[in-house]
Amino acid sequence: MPRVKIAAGNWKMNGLGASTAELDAMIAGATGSAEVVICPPATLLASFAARAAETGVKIGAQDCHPAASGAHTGDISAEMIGDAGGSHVIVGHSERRADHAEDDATVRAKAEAAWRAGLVAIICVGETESQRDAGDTLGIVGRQLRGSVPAGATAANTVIAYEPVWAIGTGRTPTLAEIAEVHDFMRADLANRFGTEAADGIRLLYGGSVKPGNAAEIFAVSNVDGGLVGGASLKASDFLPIIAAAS
Ligand SMILES: O=C[C@H](O)COP(=O)(O)O
Repeated sequence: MPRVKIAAGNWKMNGLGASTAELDAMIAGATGSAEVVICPPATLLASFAARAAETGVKIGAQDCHPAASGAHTGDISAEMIGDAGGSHVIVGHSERRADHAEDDATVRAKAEAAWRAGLVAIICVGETESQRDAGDTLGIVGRQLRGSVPAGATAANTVIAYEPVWAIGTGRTPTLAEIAEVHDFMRADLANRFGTEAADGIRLLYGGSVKPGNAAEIFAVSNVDGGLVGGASLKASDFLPIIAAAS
């Protein structure tokens, strides 16, 4: 079955109440076949989810704690995300891995928490520039995939995002051939672990300096099922063409 492409926006630590106008414009303009997921900061999760309810646009969070509740100041649980109206949660973003020392075991626990709460986990992997320069890209991505993606991953509960760390927010992207190499490798690695049928359904997103000008060519690459977009997902004028490219 063909995989429906996803245009996912990760707003990171951006967005205030006034940003609702951008969400409204995205909802109004997202008329294509792509699945659209917008992940605002936690402060906007409930209001965005209420606004996007009954539309085709889904709302996600950017992180969750592995536990359902408890003494974890500043954290939010997957259950809270679901309660706020979110359907997705990003886990293992490289900024979380770097800023909060999250390792693969932590990311795996967070993905399991997402499933426990009925959310789709968007699990991120990707190499640093020095790892790529050392020729270790596939080794790193393979290790992160095996360590971060729990047993039981399916097309319904998991999306995987390949985000080369050196491409995030830099305006630099891998060549299309380099993206294809990693995405083909990820598909094969998932097939080894979960079987071809399950692996074939799991959407594999590319993330890192996706813009209106390069989205179509990136989304046409083998085994690229859409994008996880940072900076260019903040404004409807940038994100709508990317959504269109995924449609
Ligand atoms: O989660 C999104 C990525 O980190 C990509 O960010 P960017 O599109 O600003 O490069």
